[in-house]
Amino acid sequence: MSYIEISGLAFTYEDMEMRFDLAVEQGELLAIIGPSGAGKSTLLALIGGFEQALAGAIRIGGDDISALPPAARPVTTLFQDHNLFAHLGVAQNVGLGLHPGLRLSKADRDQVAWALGEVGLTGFEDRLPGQLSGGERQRVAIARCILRKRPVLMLDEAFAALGPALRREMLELVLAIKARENLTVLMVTHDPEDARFAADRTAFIADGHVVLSGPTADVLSSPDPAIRAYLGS
Ligand SMILES: Nc1ncnc2c1ncn2[C@@H]1O[C@H](COP(=O)(O)OP(=O)(O)OP(=O)(O)O)[C@@H](O)[C@H]1O
Repeated sequence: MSYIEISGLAFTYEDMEMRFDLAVEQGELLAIIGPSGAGKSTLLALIGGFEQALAGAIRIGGDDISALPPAARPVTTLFQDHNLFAHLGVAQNVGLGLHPGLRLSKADRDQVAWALGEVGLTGFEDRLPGQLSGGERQRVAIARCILRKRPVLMLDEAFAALGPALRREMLELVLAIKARENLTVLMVTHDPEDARFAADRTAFIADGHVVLSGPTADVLSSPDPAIRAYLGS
């Protein structure tokens, strides 16, 4: 049995019917690629509990989490829009991942310090988001995600707005944190290069279905016409 098992997970938007089947092993980074509108973000939203599936099951570590509210699921999601509060310092922005009310205990503050250390921002506690670079702001957002100590990290086009060098740096950071914390990572990306660089395996999604998933090099070199059309080669 795989660590994450998604079976017959169904969802409909107007006339678009989706049905996902996917298996992910513990500790791997799976890239999710596919054309615009294929259902990549919807799949992550279903796993995160932000959308409710019409049928099917999501098992993580053997437990069916399909009926759990988002906060009770063993997953955390990093979006492209990091939603930092401009008037709050870095440590406070990260602390929001623990308590919306910002009443942090000593243990909570230690946890924030740990998360900032993980993303290389120790010493930045009191800076405002406006005093940070784009990459540093995304590091703050990563810290806020990992603070929740969930075993599954999902990235939804998280680094799409960053240039190539910075994107590579962020992927390296994610890989380092994944290794240290033994995370399982699902990464939706528009760029097959991200998959090539960081992903053990890749799933190609089209028309609301997983067309193929397997080792990244195999998927990217597959003769499947939909994959060839998507890659333009
Ligand atoms: N809130 C919504 N209401 C109605 N339809 C939606 C909504 N969100 C997504 N859809 C539709 O569901 C389908 C899948 O969208 P989704 O955003 O999951 O695709 P995607 O593969 O992530 O696309 P992209 O790469 O462009 O982000 C699309 O046809 C889209 O138009």
